[in-house]
Amino acid sequence: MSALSILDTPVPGTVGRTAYADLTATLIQTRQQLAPKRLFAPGPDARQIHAYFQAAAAAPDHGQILPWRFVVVPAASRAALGEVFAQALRERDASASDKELAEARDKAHRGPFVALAIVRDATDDHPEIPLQERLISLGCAIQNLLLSAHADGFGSGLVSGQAMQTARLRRLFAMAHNEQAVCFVAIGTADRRKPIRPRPDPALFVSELNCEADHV
Ligand SMILES: Cc1cc2nc3c(=O)[nH]c(=O)nc-3n(C[C@H](O)[C@H](O)[C@H](O)COP(=O)(O)O)c2cc1C
Repeated sequence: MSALSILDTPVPGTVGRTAYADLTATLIQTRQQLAPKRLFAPGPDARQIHAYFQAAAAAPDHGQILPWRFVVVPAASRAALGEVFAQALRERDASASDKELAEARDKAHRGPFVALAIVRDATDDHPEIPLQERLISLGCAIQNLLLSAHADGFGSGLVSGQAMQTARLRRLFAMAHNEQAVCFVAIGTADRRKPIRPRPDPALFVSELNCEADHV
C-alpha cells in the first residue's frame, strides 16, 4: 500500500495541508520547459507512456466529447516528419541552404518520445462546445501528461513552430478538416536543468469582482 493512500485524499471540509498538497505543489513548481534537443534516451517505456495518456484522459472535458487526440511519432516515422519540416522551411524561404534544410530535418529526431497534440474544432456533432473549451481541455490533458512524466524524473517540452499549419503536416498526420495541430510534446532524459523561471505573481492575473449595490 502506498504511503499516500487514496483514503488520505482531502475531502471537502478537511482542514490542513496533506502530503498530497506538498507533493502536488512540488511537482507543479519544478516542472520546466526543456527544448527537445536537451532530451535524450532513455525515454519513457511503453508502460509509462500508457500511464501518461491515462493521466491525459483525466482532463476536464465539457460534455465528455474528447475533442483532442495525440499522435505518437516513433523512430521509424521521424524521417518523414523531418521532410515535412524541411519542406515547410523551403516554402517559407526558397533560398534556404542545404545546411538549414538539414537542421530542419534534424529537429524531427530530437527527443526519445514525441507526440503531436491535435484539437478538433466545433464543426462536429457538438457545436455547443466552443473551440476555447476544447483547447482548455487539451491544455489540461497536456499538463497532466507533462506532470506525470516529470514525476517519473523525465524532462519535457512543448514545441510548435511554422510547420504546424502546413498542408504537408496535416496530410502526414491524417488530420480531418475540423482538426488543428497545436504542439508537439517531447519527453526524455534531460542532460541538465535550468533555474526554474520566476513565476508571475498572482496579483498580476487575479482580481476581484466588486459589485456596488447600484450596479446590480
Ligand atoms: C501550445 C504551446 C506551444 C509551445 N511552443 C513552444 C515552442 O515552439 N518553442 C519553445 O521554446 N517553447 C514553446 N512552448 C513552451 C513555452 O515557451 C514555455 O512553457 C514557457 O517559456 C514557460 O516556461 P516553463 O514551461 O518552463 O514554465 C510552448 C508552450 C505551449 C503552451
